[in-house]
Amino acid sequence: MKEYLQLMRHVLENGVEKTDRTGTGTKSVFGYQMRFDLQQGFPLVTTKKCHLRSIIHELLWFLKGDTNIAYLNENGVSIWDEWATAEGDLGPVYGAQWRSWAAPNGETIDQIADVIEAIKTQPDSRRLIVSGWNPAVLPEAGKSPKENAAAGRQALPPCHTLFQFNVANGKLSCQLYQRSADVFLGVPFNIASYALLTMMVAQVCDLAVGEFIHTFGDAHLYLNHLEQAQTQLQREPYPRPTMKINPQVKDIFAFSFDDFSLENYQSHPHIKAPIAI
Ligand SMILES: Nc1nc(=O)c2c([nH]1)NC[C@@H]1CN(c3ccc(C(=O)N[C@@H](CCC(=O)O)C(=O)O)cc3)CN21
Ligand SMILES: O=c1ccn([C@H]2C[C@H](O)[C@@H](COP(=O)(O)O)O2)c(=O)[nH]1
Repeated sequence: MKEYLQLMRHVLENGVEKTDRTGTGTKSVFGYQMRFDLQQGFPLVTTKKCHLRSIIHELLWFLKGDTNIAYLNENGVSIWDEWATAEGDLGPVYGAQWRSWAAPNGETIDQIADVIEAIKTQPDSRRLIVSGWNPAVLPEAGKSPKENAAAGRQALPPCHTLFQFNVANGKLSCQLYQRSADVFLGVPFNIASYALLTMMVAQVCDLAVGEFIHTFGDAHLYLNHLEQAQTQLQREPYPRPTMKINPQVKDIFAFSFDDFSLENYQSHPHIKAPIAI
């Protein structure tokens, strides 16, 4: 995972200091891209131990169309707690936009089901896109994430904003546009999550895996993560682990946690960092 360390080094060396919504302050660059060949192993960061359990449950939760943290909490995942209302609601975040985008005629659009059908029937299409960015439900400025969620708006606007699939030579690739990226805490989750999603979609479409391409808008290191980033840069990455997915599953909505197993994950110890809210 030298690609990830290169991003970190790039932000440390070229980042500009900016104030931000959370009041923490960041070093930030605008525009960056990484590519991961998914045939060369699973791109999970090895220079700190990453909690894959949280990543898998979060992805299954998105795919269920769920936007309440109850499912995550039942499975011991607390990464979304700080933004949810007392009832656990986050407003119409990823799950809602992916599975039930509100159409003007009152119907809802299942972008995931539609994109899979399109990959199967029109693999040459250049329109294989899923968007989480829905201006009608963006949070209102000046309100906290919890206040927005309580008012039926998104607690946070989607960070992983839009993704596009592409089929070439029987291989499925995916490119993500991430408008805002917390390089130390969020990005290791985002890389693994989209790599896994690409593998799952490839399996249900009977395609081999190609690349995951990760394109960034504002990629930043929070000022209270700089020491942790330096620690990680002194570590030597290990070879990528392997992700095994139960090959029987042919329906994107039928995966469960036990269908995934990560093999040969060798990593350096976990590094703690405070999350900016
Ligand atoms: N500032 C910020 N960064 C993010 O990455 C982020 C947000 N906010 N808000 C919405 C979601 C929530 N995400 C999160 C939230 C917490 C962790 C976190 O605390 N990770 C720890 C513990 C992992 C665990 O409990 O499984 C880590 O060391 O990776 C990671 C991603 C990603 N997103
Ligand atoms: O999947 C995610 C979700 C969130 N983030 C980070 C990026 C930013 O640091 C914050 C969101 O704050 P905004 O002010 O809305 O940009 O969360 C991430 O890296 N990955």
